[in-house]
Amino acid sequence: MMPPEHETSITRNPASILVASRIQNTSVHIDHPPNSSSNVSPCTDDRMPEQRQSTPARFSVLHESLRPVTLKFEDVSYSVKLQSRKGSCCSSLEPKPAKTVLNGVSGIVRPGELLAMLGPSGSGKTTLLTALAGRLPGKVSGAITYNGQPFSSSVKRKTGFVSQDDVLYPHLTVLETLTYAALLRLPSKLTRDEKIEQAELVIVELGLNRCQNNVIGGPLFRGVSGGERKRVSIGQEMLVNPSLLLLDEPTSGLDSTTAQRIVATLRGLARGGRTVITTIHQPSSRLYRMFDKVVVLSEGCPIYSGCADGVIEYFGSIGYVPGFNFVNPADFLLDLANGVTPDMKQDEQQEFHSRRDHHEAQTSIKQSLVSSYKKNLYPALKDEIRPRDSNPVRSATGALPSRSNENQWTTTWWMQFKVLLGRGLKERKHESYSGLRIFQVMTVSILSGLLWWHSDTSHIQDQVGLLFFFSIFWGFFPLFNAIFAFPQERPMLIKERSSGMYRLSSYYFARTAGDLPMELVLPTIFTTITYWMGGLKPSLLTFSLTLLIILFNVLVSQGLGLALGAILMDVKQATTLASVTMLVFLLVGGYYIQHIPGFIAWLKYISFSHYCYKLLVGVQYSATEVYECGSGVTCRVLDFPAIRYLGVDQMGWNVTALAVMLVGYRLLAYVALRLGRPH
Ligand SMILES: Nc1ncnc2c1ncn2[C@@H]1O[C@H](COP(=O)(O)OP(=O)(O)OP(=O)(O)O)[C@@H](O)[C@H]1O
Repeated sequence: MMPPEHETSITRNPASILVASRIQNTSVHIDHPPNSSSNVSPCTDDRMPEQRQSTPARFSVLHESLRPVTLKFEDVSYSVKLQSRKGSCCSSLEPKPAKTVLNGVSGIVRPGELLAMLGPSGSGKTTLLTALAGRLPGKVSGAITYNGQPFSSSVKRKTGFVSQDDVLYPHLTVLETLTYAALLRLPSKLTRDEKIEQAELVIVELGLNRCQNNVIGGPLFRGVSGGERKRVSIGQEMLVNPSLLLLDEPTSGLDSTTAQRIVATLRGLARGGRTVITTIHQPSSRLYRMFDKVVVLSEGCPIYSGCADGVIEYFGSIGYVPGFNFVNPADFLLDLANGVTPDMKQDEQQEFHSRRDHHEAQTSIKQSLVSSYKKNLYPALKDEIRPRDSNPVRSATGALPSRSNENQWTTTWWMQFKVLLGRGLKERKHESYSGLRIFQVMTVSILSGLLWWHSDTSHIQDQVGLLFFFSIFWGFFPLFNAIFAFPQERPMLIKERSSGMYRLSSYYFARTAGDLPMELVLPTIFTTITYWMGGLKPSLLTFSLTLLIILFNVLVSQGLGLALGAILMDVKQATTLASVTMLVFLLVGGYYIQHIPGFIAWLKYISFSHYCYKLLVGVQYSATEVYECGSGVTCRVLDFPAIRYLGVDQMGWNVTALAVMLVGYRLLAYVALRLGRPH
């Protein structure tokens, strides 16, 4: 169990105090309405934020919010359109049925408070939490305000959101994960060392010292434990000292001691002036006692919203008194949210589930609880959320202007690029420099070298075949590698972009630049081996030009792969489309078929392999070069049918076409990512 002195022991950490005072000096005070922190919370007896702020700066940044947020939500409702039945011939014409996920949920959470959302599985807790974090797609009706203002990018930067699934890079260690988060999220006024120091403080705070050098791990290899992963996710959000912290099931799957420790940390964070909201499945009574407020949902409808220690009194007042064996208020609340009353439990528990009418009975209990909430709790809550003399609260999707005049990004573009590049290189080094990939390329290059061993112009058909093989192999390979880039990183990109961690452009350039070294090294090794083994023109200039053309082709093909991945965001669909595309490029490239009918011959103009092949043939053979085309007869290489049909003049156009594709595909990938972003 977490000792009660836990919070104070951390705040006395000298390093914390040092960094805290530095950060306090550099932080920006924003949109803190005069009345927001003066609200006295009826559920907490701690000092209020303005009192805490007048205290000398001796708290760690982890325990002192500088920009308190009062979150109010009123009548929040949300519906989703369900998918129509597949296979039905008229499915697209049928109106899609809608499901109400949230129905008129209200509440208020002030700085210093920890609110827990309780309810059975599927009752709408995650949906409500996501709506409060401003991350729910679609229209949310009702009003959600942060210090009286609607959600804005300024609020986004003050909000920490920990999702149920921990989205973390598997190959980074705990320390690296938190350090990169600190470098990206803490303001550039702090030095690099101070940011790293801050990450170390969070590690101490969350008790992660023992595993700080362990990798996070993933589905294919073991890393830190589930509880440690969860704490790393929480740590990433704690780093930015969020004023509003929302967590989805932070204790699920954890033992009771670890769960207790996490909730104690959350309570400590709340007591530092933050507004903390968490969903929780089945809290023990020990955990329940740490909550200041609870919202209880039953099938999307609220049955309680208010102080955690007032639940027994409230439900008692409407006729639901917990039984004599009652120990945990959370069990009592969950039973009620499921339509199971304590008296029913005692008397009829045994046969309850076998009764035919149990479903109707449950539904009627739930309806009565929702009506009681509307009659007894909602009016007072409404007055608390919206004092009668205040301006009407606008709709969550309403039009109060965003007050986001502050600098949108905490770090510069260049800083973001550098950190993301370093992080990407570290995370993907196993993949990029994998022995398997090197083995694959080396094997194919040596095998090709042996197959084309010292070919010469007397076997012109074979030599041209080798050049075509270059263009196709180095079209396929980078294309299929690049397809995975964005779909694989999508959850991370959504998570980090939703918290406004970095610009899309810095991520995009870092991601593509990070892959370049290996993408260029492998074709260089391949070309060097195969070119000289295959007996192509023994000229350093021709070899260098051949290599440059192949690298150019690699970049174009990689761009197409990135674009397909970014547009479809689905590896299966993207690989299918890529294989069809490359098959078309293979056929129209000019090697297999030399007399393509005119109505379909245009396809070759969209094939980068075609331009690459033409350039390779063009630099390999000069106009005066001849080959033996019969016994004792020589012909000009450029008159060889396959080459003549290909046409190796106007090399500049081929280079231009590749350059346009190089820029075009990458631009397309960027635009697709931007349009597909979560907000
Ligand atoms: N986009 C969606 N499409 C269809 N159904 C949805 C969608 N979003 C939410 N739902 C449904 O809304 C209900 C509430 O979902 P939500 O995830 O908020 O519940 P929850 O209380 O967090 O559940 P759990 O505790 O099991 O995580 C569920 O029945 C879910 O299936």
